[in-house]
Amino acid sequence: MPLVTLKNISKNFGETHALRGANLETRLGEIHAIVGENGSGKSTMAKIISGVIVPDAGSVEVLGVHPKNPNDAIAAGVSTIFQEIMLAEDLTVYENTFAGSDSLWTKKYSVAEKRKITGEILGRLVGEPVNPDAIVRTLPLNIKQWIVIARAILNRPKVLIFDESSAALDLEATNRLHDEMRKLRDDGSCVILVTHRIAELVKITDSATVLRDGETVGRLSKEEITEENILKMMSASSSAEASTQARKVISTEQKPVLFVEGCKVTPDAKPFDFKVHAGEIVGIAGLDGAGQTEFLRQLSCIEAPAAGQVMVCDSSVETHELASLAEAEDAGITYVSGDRKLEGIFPNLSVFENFGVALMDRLTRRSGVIARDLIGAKLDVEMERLAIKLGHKSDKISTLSGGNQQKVLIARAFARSPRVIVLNDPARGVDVGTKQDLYKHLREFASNGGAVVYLSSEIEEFYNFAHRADVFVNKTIFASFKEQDINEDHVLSAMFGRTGHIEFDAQVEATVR
Ligand SMILES: Nc1ncnc2c1ncn2[C@@H]1O[C@H](COP(=O)(O)OP(=O)(O)OP(=O)(O)O)[C@@H](O)[C@H]1O
Repeated sequence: MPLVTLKNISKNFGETHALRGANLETRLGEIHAIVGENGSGKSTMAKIISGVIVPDAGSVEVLGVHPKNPNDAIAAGVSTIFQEIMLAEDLTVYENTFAGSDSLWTKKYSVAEKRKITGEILGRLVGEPVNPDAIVRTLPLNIKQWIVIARAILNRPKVLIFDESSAALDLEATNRLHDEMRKLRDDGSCVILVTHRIAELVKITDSATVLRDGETVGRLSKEEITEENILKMMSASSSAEASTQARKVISTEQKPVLFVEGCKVTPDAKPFDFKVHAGEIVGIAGLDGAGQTEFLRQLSCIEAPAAGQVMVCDSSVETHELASLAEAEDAGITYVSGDRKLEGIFPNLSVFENFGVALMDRLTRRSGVIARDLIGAKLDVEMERLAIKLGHKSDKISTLSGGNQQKVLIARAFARSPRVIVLNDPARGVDVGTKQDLYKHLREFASNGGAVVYLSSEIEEFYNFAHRADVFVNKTIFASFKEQDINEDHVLSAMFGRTGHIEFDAQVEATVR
């Protein structure tokens, strides 16, 4: 019996046709994916199943009901984990985990029970103890993501929807999440997964619905879920071709454009050296908390390292220290944040304003008047280059799909004509076709003399792309791999601090520190 049936669904937001006669059908005991390019209507579909959005046309049946609001869907057994992490930051972990579980008149559990259950469930999900009394604001992004997941699975839902919810989790954590999904499926629930992670799709989903521009273009069975099939169906124009494009050979003989010697991410960490040359793409990997995120911020001078000085080379001879963020920006170092919501966008401002904010210092006329025409022209160029999908530039950025918001941030970084671009997991929530485009633009940027430092939580992103991958363990660079040695075996083993089966060949300069 189908659990969720969407027939001929349409939904418009003003002039935007988010869904146009789309269909979906899922059954008990399956993990079903909804895939499609950024802006193809996946989140809108997830919100319709959850009763958050009522479609303009078509019929929705979820577990025998026709949800008109979130309460209808929840009562029927639907639980949803949305793309944005929604938590009461000033409340405790257990209060957030149980938010929405108590009705106005009845309380199912005492406070002591809630704390105990929260400790148990989060301990299992996170893989280490989490204090149920901690205030959420003080916790890192990945723990916050787990709290949202814990809240959603607490009552063992019949339909559990993940809308890009593994995006903030690292590889090991994603595996734990997959175990949890399989357990729910085997217990008879249906898991609906919205994801751009192809490896994840191929690995754990039983079937998939593919959307293109708001229409369902096909339903794939497990055997049919391959990267090639998905890319082909998602977009008539997408191709996996870009990933096989050759990397340019770079010279590491020259002085690096950005470097730091004796860098300590935290006072008690082991020091390491880091450098990136013009034309070079350096991948940064590590499990959550291994120090890679802090390092990226330190390299971009957003924060100071505990030891070591970030240096920039202006020309082939001149090097100087970067003492502040302003100096780093003047030297052409640009940082793209991975935490879009917290430090990337101004949700109440338009796309134009969010893009223009980074250019105002350069594109303001002497009279103090902002050169809107010049900013607009730059935005046009970047919108076309990155295929940013939006209604009007004056629309609030928060009305854009998640992936398109991310593209605006990347566009903003490119528009500053940087020399070094430091990206913190930029492809999170970005569709496969756009990822390929992003790699292409970054390769072009590097071939024109730019340097790229690229942190990713997906190892696959480095293949055929990075010249070098540095792996963080315990707040230091534990291993570095040259391009031909960047593969899952090597990087994964290093991420777990293992080197046992890796044969390090001095000739290819893979180094373990
Ligand atoms: N509240 C809203 N107001 C205006 N437009 C909206 C709103 N919600 C969604 N849209 C638009 O509807 C379209 C589909 O958006 P949706 O978020 O469903 O896409 P998606 O496939 O989930 O994308 P992504 O992969 O980037 O998350 C997009 O063009 C988006 O800008």
